[in-house]
Amino acid sequence: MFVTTADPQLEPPIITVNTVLSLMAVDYPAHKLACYVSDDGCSPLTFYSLMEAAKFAKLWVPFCKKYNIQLRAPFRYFARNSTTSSGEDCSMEFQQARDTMKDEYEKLRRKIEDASLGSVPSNLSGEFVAFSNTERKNHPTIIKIMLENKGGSPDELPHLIYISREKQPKHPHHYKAGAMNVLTRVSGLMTNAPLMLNVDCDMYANNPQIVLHALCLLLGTKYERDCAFVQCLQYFYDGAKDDPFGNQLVVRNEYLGQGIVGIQGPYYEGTGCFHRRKVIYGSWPEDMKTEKKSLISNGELTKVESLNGFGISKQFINSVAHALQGNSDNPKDLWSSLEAAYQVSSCTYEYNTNWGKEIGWMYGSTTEDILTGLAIHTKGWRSLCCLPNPPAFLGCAPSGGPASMTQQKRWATGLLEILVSKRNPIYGTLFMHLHLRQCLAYLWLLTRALRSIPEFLYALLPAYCIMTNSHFLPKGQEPAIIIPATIFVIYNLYCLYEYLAVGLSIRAWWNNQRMQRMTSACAWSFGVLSVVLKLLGLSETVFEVSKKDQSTSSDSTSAEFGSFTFDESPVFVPGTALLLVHLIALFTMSLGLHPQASESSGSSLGEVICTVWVVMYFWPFFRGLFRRGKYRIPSTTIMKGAILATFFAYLFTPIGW
Ligand SMILES: O=c1ccn([C@@H]2O[C@H](COP(=O)(O)OP(=O)(O)O[C@H]3O[C@H](CO)[C@@H](O)[C@H](O)[C@H]3O)[C@@H](O)[C@H]2O)c(=O)[nH]1
Ligand SMILES: [Mn+2]
Repeated sequence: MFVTTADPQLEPPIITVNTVLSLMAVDYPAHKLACYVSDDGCSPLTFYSLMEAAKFAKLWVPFCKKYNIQLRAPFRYFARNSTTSSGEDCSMEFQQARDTMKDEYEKLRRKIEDASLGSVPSNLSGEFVAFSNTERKNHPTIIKIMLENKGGSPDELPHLIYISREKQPKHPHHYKAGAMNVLTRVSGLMTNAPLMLNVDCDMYANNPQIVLHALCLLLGTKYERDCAFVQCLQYFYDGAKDDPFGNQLVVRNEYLGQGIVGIQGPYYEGTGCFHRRKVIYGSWPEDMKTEKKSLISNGELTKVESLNGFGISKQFINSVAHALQGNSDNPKDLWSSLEAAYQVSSCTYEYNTNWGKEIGWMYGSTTEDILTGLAIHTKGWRSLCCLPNPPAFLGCAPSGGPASMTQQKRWATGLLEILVSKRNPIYGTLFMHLHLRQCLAYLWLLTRALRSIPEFLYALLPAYCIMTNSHFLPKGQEPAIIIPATIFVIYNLYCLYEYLAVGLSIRAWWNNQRMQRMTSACAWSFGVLSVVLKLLGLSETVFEVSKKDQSTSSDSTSAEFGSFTFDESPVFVPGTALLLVHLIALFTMSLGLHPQASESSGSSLGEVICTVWVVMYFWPFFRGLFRRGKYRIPSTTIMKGAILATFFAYLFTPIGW
C-alpha cells in the first residue's frame, strides 16, 4: 500500500495521517500488508505526524477491528454525529471505548496542529537527525521503519515505512512517477508483495473490505491478462452541494468510467488502484505462460542479464525475478534490506536503466497515471473496475477557482504531452495491441484540451457579430434557424438528462457546463501553451500539487462555500477578457453604437442569445468584478483582461474609439 505526499503546506499532514490510518486498519491479515509513505516534501513535520500516528494506530486498529467500525479514517468517523449510527454496537463498553478513542484522536490532532504551528520538532535530534541540514529539493534518502510486524501475526499492525527519496537540484526527479518508482523498488526489496495499491495522500479507504473486493477481481479472472489492474473510480467526500467547481466527476464515472469497462477496461486514475507488480515490471500478457521456465531453472536465476534494465542492485534484481515468476520471497525482517533500499532510492539509480521507459510508472507526462495505464493497455492487457458499496476510497476535490484551475491545467498539459509523444494511442492501435475503441476512448481524453482554442474563438464570434452588426446564424424568420436551434436544444437536454438520470440536480448540470467552459477558456488554453513551449524547447512542464483542505462541517454549510475564488494567476485573464468583450458588445448594442446594416445582413436575436449565454456561463467572473476579497478578480487581472477586450473591440468596431 503506497501513499504519496509532496508538500506539508498544500497537503496538511493530518490528512495523510488519516489516509494511512484507514489503510492500516483494512480488513485483511495484517502480516501480509505493508504501508509505504513517500514524502517528496522531506518534511520533519510529516515524519513527526506519522510517528505519532503509528502510536495511535496501536489503539485505533484493534478498536476498528473489534467493533467492526465501517469508517476507519478517524477524522471522518468522529466528525459524524456523536450518536451511534445504525448497526453499531450500543453497549456501554463500546461507548466507553469510543470516547477514549475520540480523546486519543483529539490529542493526536492537537499535537500535529501544534507541531505545524510551532515548526516542532524545533531541535532536530534523535529520530529527526536525518532531517537536519536538508532542503526540500536537496537531501539524501531518508528511510524509517516506523512499525514492523515482527511476529508475522495477523492480529498485529501492518508494517509502516517512511521514505523520502534522495533529491538533488541537477537530477530530474520526475514528480509523482519518480516517487512511485522508488516506492516500487523499496517495497520490492522489503516485502515484494505481488499486488500494489496506491493512493494519493487525501484518498482514505472508505470501505474496510476493499482489499478483499479487489482480490476477488484480480484472482477471479480466468486469465491473468484479463486483469492487469483494478481501478476504483475516484469519488470525493464532503463535496460542495451541486458540484460548483465541476470536479466531482460523478457523471464522468457513471458513463465513460463504466462504459469503457466493456472495451479494454478503465483508465488508470493515479489513485485507488491495485496493480500487479509484474505488470508494472513490464510483463506482457504472453509472458505469463513462459516466464516461469525462462527465468528460473533449479531455483537459480538463469536470465539475469535480461533484467539489466532494472538497475544495478543485485538484491533488487533478485526480488524482481521472484516477482516475475510469482514467488513470494519475503525477507525475514525489513532491516536486512535497508541498505539496498537506500541504494535504489538514490537519484542516480535510474541512470541507464529502463525505469520510466519500459518499467514502472512512465515518465514524460504530468498525468503519469494515464500514460502508465495506456502503456499497459497497449501491451494488450485489460483492466477492471471495482465499485463496491460504500465507495472504496474517498478524497477531497479541490475547492475554489485557483486550485481547480491548477489541477485542470496540469491535466490538460499532461494529456497533451501524451498525445504528441510516440506513445500515443494511435501508434498503440496501429502497431501494438490497443483496441480501436479503447484508442478512441483515450483520444477523447487526450484531445480535450485542444478544443480550448476553437472553443475560445467560437465564444468570441457572437460578440464579434454584434460589434460589427453582422450575423453567423440564420435569421429568426428563416427556416434554416431550426438547425442550429435544434442542435442547441438537443445537446443541452441530453446533457441535462445524463445528470438527472444519475440523481443529480439541474443546478449540478448547469454548474458543470459552466465550469467546463471556464476551464476550457482558462486552464486548458494554458495547458496547450505549456505543451507548445515544451515542444519548442523553451520550458519544461511541472507537476503542481493541488491544495487539499480538510473541510469541517461548518465550512460546507456557510453560504460562501462553493463560491468561485480568484488569485493573481494569469489563467484567469482569458476568461476575464472574454467576459468583457461580451459586455462591451451588449453595451454598444443597447446604446445603439454598433454600425448600421441592412435588415438582412445585421445581427439578430440568435447572436444576442449566444452572447447572453456566454455571459451566463461566465457569471462567476461577472460577479468577480464586483465582489470583495478572494471572491474578487484581482485588479491587475481585470486590467489585463480589459486591455485585451478593448483591443479586440478596437480592431473590429468601426465606430470612433
Ligand atoms: O512531485 C510530486 C508531486 C505530487 N506527488 C503526489 O501525487 C499525488 C497527486 O497529486 P495531486 O495534486 O493530489 O493531484 P490530483 O489532481 O488530485 O491527482 C490526480 O491526477 C494526477 C495526475 O495529474 C494523478 O497523479 C493523481 O493520482 C490523480 O488523483 C499527491 O499524493 C502528491 O503528494 C508526489 O508524490 N510528488
Ligand atoms: Mn488528489
